[in-house]
Amino acid sequence: MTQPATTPEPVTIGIVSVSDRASSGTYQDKGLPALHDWLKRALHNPITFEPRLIPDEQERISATLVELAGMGCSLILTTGGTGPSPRDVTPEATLAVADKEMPGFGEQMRRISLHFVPTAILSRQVAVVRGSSLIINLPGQPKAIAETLEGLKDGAGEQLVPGIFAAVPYCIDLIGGPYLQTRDAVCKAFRPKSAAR
Ligand SMILES: Nc1ncnc2c1ncn2[C@@H]1O[C@H](COP(=O)(O)OP(=O)(O)OP(=O)(O)O)[C@@H](O)[C@H]1O
Ligand SMILES: Nc1nc2c(c(=O)[nH]1)N[C@H]1C(S)=C(S)[C@@H](COP(=O)(O)O)O[C@H]1N2
Repeated sequence: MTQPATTPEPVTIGIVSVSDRASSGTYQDKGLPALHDWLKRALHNPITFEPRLIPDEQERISATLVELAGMGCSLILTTGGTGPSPRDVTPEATLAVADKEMPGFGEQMRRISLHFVPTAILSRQVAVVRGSSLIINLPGQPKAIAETLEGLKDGAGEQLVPGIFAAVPYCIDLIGGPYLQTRDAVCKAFRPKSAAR
């Protein structure tokens, strides 16, 4: 297990599960536990989680993202509602509250996901910056959370396709958030040498 280079700073992270059926109790939500568990595994930083379980309603999703960004979440991860069906509106709700689009995250997630399912191209997931928050959409399948964040490894743990989380700590540095430190066995963060502490 890698040790953190410096004492890890605390971070507040919003986790948002967007699902009509999970939010109405038709099935048990697996999105929030999957996000929570992956982030606890990946980061040395002490995390305050702000969890939200909401239906696929555009206004509600945008309002939740605005609330979480306003209360100081450096990172907000959503899961669900990225597909083509009429109720899938998470990307629209996310773009509606964006200061800047970060298209590389969506591109890389679809690239990674194609190694797992041919329907990866059906996910319209986006990432944006709002103020000093990075907001990233993940697909709704609970297993897609680790797949996209962590990427693809071979049987020996060697990274074949980098997960998107490798770029998240430096992005958060650049927008003025805390210095995130990852556990290399889960996700090796990349920063330019000049930015590493
Ligand atoms: N929060 C969740 N908890 C558990 N399983 C989920 C969750 N979200 C999605 N899934 C699973 O992944 C599948 C695809 O997710 P998708 O977001 O397309 O759901 P959906 O068909 O739009 O329905 P809903 O919004 O009611 O979850 C679902 O059919 C379900 O099996
Ligand atoms: N890594 C990964 N990406 C994935 C999937 C998956 O199982 N794993 N499912 C795909 C499918 S079937 C769909 S329809 C889209 C959109 O899913 P969402 O509407 O649940 O967000 O994500 C795609 N991306």
